[in-house]
Amino acid sequence: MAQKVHIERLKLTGFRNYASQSLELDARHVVLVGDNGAGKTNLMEAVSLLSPGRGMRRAPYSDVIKAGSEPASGFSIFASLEGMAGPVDIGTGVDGLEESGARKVRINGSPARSADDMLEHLRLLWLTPSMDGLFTGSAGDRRRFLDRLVLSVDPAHGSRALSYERAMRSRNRLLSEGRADPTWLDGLEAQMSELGVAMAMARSEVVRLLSALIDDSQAESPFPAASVRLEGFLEDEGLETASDMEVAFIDLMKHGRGRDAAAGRTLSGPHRMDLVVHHRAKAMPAALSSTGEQKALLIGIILGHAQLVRSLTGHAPILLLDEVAAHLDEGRRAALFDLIETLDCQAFMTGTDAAMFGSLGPRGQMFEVSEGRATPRREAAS
Ligand SMILES: Nc1ncnc2c1ncn2[C@@H]1O[C@H](COP(=O)(O)OP(=O)(O)OP(=O)(O)O)[C@@H](O)[C@H]1O
Repeated sequence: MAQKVHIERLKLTGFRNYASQSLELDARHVVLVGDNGAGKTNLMEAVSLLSPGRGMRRAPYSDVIKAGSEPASGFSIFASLEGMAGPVDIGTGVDGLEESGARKVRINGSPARSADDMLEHLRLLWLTPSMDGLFTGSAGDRRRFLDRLVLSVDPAHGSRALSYERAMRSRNRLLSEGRADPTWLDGLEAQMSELGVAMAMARSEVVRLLSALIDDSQAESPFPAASVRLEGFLEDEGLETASDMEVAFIDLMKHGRGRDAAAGRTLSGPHRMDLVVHHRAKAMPAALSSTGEQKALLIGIILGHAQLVRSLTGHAPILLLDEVAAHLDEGRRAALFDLIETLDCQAFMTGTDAAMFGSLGPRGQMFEVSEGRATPRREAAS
């Protein structure tokens, strides 16, 4: 049986309201308790930067560097963990504001080839209050959410999506400048179709596996089952294979050049896909569900996905659940704790009231957070 993936030591320097903070952790869940504005989410955000991208707040690095620090200083996050390939040290940060465009990543002391290398050691999934409007918000936010799910089972997805974006930006530029050499466009469109179809297929596969998993676990889960599907890219064409899809997408782009030139952007493609979620039992779009039901649906999706990551990689992801416990009644909260235990995930959870985590008992490691300091809480929550 593989060791549980978990962070054992975490050190933040110059990050948000943390001047310098070290935490010694064990394989239990990490509970961060404190008043509003204490620094609970900041600490979780630091953990989220142990994955590629801008972390769970998607903040520019200039925002996360501790305010009031010397202009030349940056921030750093260091974690020692029991990772997917054994013990590993991961460090990340920026040296100063002037360099805040590029985040450095070091693995076991050596510079990583790219931030994607962190995915060899841990997978992270998060649920934050800013995701509350996911079902009613923009398709772009849902795509980003979906892409993070895909990335956690398919590490190549990030660089594929980035290359697709780059090729699409070049195509848009060429078309709007009106100097589109057809041979150049042919080349860009061929590249876009190969990358775009691979991207769309990776998304479809994850949605398919997630749906199957939700089907299987529906009966035991205290969270309402969601039905998830994708729309917005070639879904009505009945195309079976990747090469059929590539041909169809090339055709779509070729015939859409005039329309896209007028619009100044590419109007069809996997960058327009949307994740459509329904509340199964109520046979109703998730966007029409109550706020509490939407939260519960999201929790169900994240837990289902955690199970998927575990079954595909052999290792459970680390979960970051910001302000989740407070939204659940006692029974669902206890069920959530039990589920993440069964999944063998290390979970970071926040709340303003220690009593909310009472049913976690000794399975939780609790820290009191106040003004950018986290201190272990000795007594068990009452
Ligand atoms: N770059 C920064 N430098 C210093 N302090 C910062 C920086 N960015 C944010 N903060 C401070 O961090 C605090 C917010 O911390 P955080 O979001 O972690 O709160 P929280 O404990 O999760 O609270 P809540 O329960 O309200 O969500 C605020 O006081 C904010 O001013």
